[in-house]
Amino acid sequence: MLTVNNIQKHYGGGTQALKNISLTIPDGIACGLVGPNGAGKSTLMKILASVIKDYKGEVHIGATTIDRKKKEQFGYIPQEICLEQTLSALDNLYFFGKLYGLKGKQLKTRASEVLADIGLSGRGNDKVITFSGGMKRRLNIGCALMHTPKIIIMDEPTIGIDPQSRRYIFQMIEQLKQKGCTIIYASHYMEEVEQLCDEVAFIDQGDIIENGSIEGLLQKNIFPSIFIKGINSLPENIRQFGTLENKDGGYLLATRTPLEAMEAVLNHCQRKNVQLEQLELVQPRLEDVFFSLTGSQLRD
Ligand SMILES: Nc1ncnc2c1ncn2[C@@H]1O[C@H](COP(=O)(O)OP(=O)(O)OP(=O)(O)O)[C@@H](O)[C@H]1O
Repeated sequence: MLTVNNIQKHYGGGTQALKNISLTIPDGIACGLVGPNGAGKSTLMKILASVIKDYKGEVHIGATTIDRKKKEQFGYIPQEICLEQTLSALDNLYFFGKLYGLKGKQLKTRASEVLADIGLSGRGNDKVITFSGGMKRRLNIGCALMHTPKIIIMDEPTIGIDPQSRRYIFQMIEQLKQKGCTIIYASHYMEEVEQLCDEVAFIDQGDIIENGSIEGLLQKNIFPSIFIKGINSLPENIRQFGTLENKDGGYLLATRTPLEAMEAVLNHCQRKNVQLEQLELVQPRLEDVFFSLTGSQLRD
């Protein structure tokens, strides 16, 4: 269990990047960190990874407070690509492996394993400068996995990459979870967090505004909706099912009882002989939860 207790971080010039963050992340899950630019996600990740050592509060792994001088407690994948471009993929992996104390046969074996995991087995001896953006991102991740960390922190690992690399990264995350690793995953892509993560923490202006299981947050914060198109005006008996808004030339009805509402729409159409263009159930998304909490879209 990773526990973050009352973390505060001030940068110079009066910027308070983190106000008072507390968070508990169970072992073996993927937790998404979601928030707009400047919310404080990278700062929190750097604190966890001991890249930033000057902060108030504490981070615990189980009952042990993390040692701010030791980076090897976590695998940290920074937002920026951090590779030596003129060296080969293997040499980059060796470099990071040595930083974490690996050597000899153990170093070589681990580098081959990691190279296979990131889908670059055939490219080990090629210089990084010849790699695509996605391949560099995968190698960037591989470097942070050389010491087989149990907690892996990924700061927006899929920015600007091709679909193949994205698929590899997703597969790797699934495999790491199966091996019992805990993943902390910052992203601007809500759909990635929905797909990959078990839990999510929304960060806004240096505070966690909500966190918990994705399913739980969806249920707690928003109702499903039905989308109705092809009726000019909705009768009162349908309006009373929930909250109505105009959308894409039709109506979006947020309701706790979507199936009953759909039945009422169909009955109305049958009675009035109206030909519906569209009637469908719209499942709530994480994006909607964020909007209901902050009143703004993540990528406004
Ligand atoms: N080295 C620094 N010196 C001063 N201020 C900083 C520094 N790094 C970050 N900040 C400020 O701290 C706040 C939080 O930044 P941070 O990078 O943690 O946000 P973020 O949520 O990761 O944003 P993004 O999604 O754009 O990466 C911002 O106001 C930012 O300008």
